Amino acid sequence: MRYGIIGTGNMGSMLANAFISSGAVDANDLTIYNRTRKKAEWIKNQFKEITIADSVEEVARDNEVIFICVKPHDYKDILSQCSPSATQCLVSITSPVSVDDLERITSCQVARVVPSITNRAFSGVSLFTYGERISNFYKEELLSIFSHISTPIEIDEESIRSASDIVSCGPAFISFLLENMINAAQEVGGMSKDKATQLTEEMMIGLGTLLEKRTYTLPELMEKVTVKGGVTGEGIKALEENVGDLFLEMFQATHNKHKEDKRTIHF
Ligand SMILES: NC(=O)C1=CN([C@@H]2O[C@H](COP(=O)(O)OP(=O)(O)OC[C@H]3O[C@@H](n4cnc5c(N)ncnc54)[C@H](O)[C@@H]3O)[C@@H](O)[C@H]2O)C=CC1
Ligand SMILES: O=C(O)[C@@H]1CCC=N1
Repeated sequence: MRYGIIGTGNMGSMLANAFISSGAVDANDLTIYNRTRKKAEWIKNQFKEITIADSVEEVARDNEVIFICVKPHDYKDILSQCSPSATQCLVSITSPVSVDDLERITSCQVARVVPSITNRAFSGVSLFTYGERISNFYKEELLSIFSHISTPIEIDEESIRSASDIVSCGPAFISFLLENMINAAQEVGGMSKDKATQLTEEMMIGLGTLLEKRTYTLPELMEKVTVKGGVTGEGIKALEENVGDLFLEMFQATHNKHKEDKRTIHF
């Protein structure tokens, strides 16, 4: 099976790197293309057997599975430069470009697989939505390669925004909150930023490992840590008083942006 990646920015390069280093895809079977060729060359410097294509058309001509890894508004431009056949499979990695959109404007088989930066560490989730025309052969193929780098989970169109907020945007949201915690530790506790960062990163690795081992659920974790009459309870009270509509507003903001993107992407 030959795979093509169009767009080797953050996600395209992450997928190329993770697929090859996890053993999911042989570098000889991967073709990449980026508008700025240098970005593709950085990847080829690490994996010499990769092919760099000279055009979108070339990627679409020579590969069976084609991932489009550009920003949502650039999908139209890519699709105007190629027309994969019914025996090929096109994959959107962005939530605003749905399988219905792709099926309407192409004659190939389609899927949407929204990855996460966590897949770089062969962990986290990839969100799968299949088009009507996709064969079991391609379903299994996509599941197989993404199982090497993630936990694939099927998701319907209605839930894609919230699911992607958790799985794909989540690492940025949580990092933002942790940065705030680190800054506050400096301000209130007089700790150096480096030390607070080190402690926070180690705590997160520990928390992730506990969750990975399914030792405790999130509510159980809270209960175990919160000693009756202790400090955690006081901290949680302060959080409860201040969290307000923080996450409602966050989800609202991403849903609004999603609707706006869908309204303004004209295929
Ligand atoms: N960054 C993330 O964590 C995630 C991103 N996504 C989706 O992945 C897509 C890409 O995101 P990023 O990689 O973060 O963006 P990026 O801006 O880092 O990468 C986009 C790449 O596409 C290239 N490009 C643009 N137009 C092109 C064209 N006509 N031909 C060839 N290459 C072209 C750019 O040079 C750039 O390297 C977006 O649609 C985003 O919604 C999905 C899940 C997670
Ligand atoms: O910020 C974005 O638009 C992309 C989509 C999912 C994660 N990052």
